[in-house]
Amino acid sequence: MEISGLPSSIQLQILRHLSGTHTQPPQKPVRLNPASDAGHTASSEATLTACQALTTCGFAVVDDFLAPDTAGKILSNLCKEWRSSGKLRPAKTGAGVLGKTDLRVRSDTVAAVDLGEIDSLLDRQDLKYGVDAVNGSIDGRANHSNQSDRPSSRSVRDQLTSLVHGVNRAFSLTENQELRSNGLAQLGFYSDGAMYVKHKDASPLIPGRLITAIMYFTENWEENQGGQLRLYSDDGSYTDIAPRFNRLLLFKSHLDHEVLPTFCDRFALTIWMYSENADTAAKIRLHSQLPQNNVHHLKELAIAKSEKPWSITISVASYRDPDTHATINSLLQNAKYPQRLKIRILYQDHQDEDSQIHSEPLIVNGASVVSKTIPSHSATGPYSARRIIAKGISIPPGSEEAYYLQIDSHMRFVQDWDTRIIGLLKSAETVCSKSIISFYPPGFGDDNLNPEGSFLKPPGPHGPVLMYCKGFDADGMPRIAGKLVFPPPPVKTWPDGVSETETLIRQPFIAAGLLFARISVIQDMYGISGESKTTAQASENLEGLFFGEESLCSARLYTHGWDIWAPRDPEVEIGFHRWNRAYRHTFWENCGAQTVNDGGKDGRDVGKYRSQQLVKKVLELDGSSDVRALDEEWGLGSRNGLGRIRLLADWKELCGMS
Ligand SMILES: O=C(O)CCC(=O)C(=O)O
Ligand SMILES: [Fe+2]
Repeated sequence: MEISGLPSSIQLQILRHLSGTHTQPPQKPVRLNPASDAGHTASSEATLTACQALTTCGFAVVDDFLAPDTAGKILSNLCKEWRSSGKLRPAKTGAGVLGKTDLRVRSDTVAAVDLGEIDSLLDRQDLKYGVDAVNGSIDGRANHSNQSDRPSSRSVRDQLTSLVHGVNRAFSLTENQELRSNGLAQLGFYSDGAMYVKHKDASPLIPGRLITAIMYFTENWEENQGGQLRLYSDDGSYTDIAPRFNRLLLFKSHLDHEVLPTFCDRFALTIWMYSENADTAAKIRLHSQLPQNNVHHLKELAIAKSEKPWSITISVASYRDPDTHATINSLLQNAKYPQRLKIRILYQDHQDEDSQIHSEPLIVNGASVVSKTIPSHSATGPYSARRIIAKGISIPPGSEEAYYLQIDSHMRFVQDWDTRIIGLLKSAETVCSKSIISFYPPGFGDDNLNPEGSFLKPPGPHGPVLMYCKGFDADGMPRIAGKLVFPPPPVKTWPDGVSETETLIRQPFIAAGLLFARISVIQDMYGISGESKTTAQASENLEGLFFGEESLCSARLYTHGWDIWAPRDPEVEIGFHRWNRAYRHTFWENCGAQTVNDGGKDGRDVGKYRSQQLVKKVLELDGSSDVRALDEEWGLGSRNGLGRIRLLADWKELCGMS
């Protein structure tokens, strides 16, 4: 029987099966942004680095690959022009005469473009989408009329030719092994849900196809528009590559990949590099030229230059806690991008007794780590410690990619917790732009720590844990408890109109020991910016406060318009918390009895009493006559750190406190 007589999905499976085994699993993505000056074409140095990365990692991404003018002209004079003039045809699966259209396999439209023709198309100025319009829309800036200020663009064919040379050099291919382009590119267009199922570009029908190079021309791509190229490694894990404008993606053509359903106008120009020489194929699949430590270096170098580097500032308040460094090492070792972490530690240690407790060295992994130590006897509780750290954080201008993570000093984290928690936040932000991911993390105990200190995570299910107010303690402080709800409850809409999603469940409270949001959250939570004077005044360090912290912060955040979310799916894990306190000291040892509510005997208890009074006042829990005196004494404004976007009464209703 002929393979072409079979349904194409079966053909694909057979081709996939026949096209061989992988000997080298691809590693993490390597992204390069070579063009420090946005006006330039990717530097040849950066492209060579990408080729190196391709050899060891299986793929690499170069942003701003072409000069902006060139990329803009490809979009207008080629992509849009060919699309509107009907030159793109439904793509076929299978090569040559075996090719047929099957929309269940791929629903893009394509055309072959001669590489030589591309350059001549770019010179034409008379097309409907003129270069002026493109300069305005693509890079969001006004058109520069003085084109001579700009670096001259290289011919696209030249640039692709040197890319092929770069790949040949990176794989150390001898003259008769060299890869070549066939002089053609494939222009592909995806929109209206178009996709391409998992496949390999190299198949028994096209065995000489060894490297795929794709340039993307999607204008203003956003994540919710889909169309990512999902590239698989041997173990079935994958990386999604965004089809961003003027991005080049290189990958080994024997790797499985698919195009996810696309809901935007996604154009891509692909060239393949071929060699019929069997040694070339073997070299490309097997190649790992750099020793492991250099690969690591290459990755760091590449990632550090990536297009939009986000950062996470992490607040760790530690009170005489010997688990602090194990916690931070767990963060550093499990982050996908440790070099994007800015760790800020406040140690509150006993000068004599604690000299050895942080002897475990930090495995910094390229992160920035800054610490400060205060004597433990002057520690006044986690709220004040976290506020001291927050006051030292400068919020960078244009900081939409800067995040804040607040954790306790006795936790462990899962692999890639950083990209996972960003993913959760971004999904919450589709509901509310001021979103916070915060929840009680599952607990671990001594049983989960091996003798040499390594961590074995406890079995699930772990969540979701819903937080609620279970009543008030003898000091009149609200007490918050967590309740595991498994299986997760159905999606609901809350009385204030906020609707949950399939993936996220809403919480009325923050969990102070695991909180993640855009960095601007600290302004509203701790009142540390000049934005609102009353907030700043109200936000004293609230010494002695323990119970009450989460209610106070939650009420402030709610009234400033923030919503708090936890993952609904119990399989979604970020970290684990050591609830048992027996192994460490706590700041309470400084504070006297926990239930002092009569003004206290020494200064610190007085501080705690005042803090509790303040919380009661802010939350309107107590009509006692102290309140007015307190108002004057503290010089509080009328809002006590609350925002004006939503009502305190509505928050109290949500959390059953009214
Ligand atoms: O456009 C892309 O990102 C990839 C398309 C693809 O996989 C192909 O045409 O073989
Ligand atoms: Fe492909």
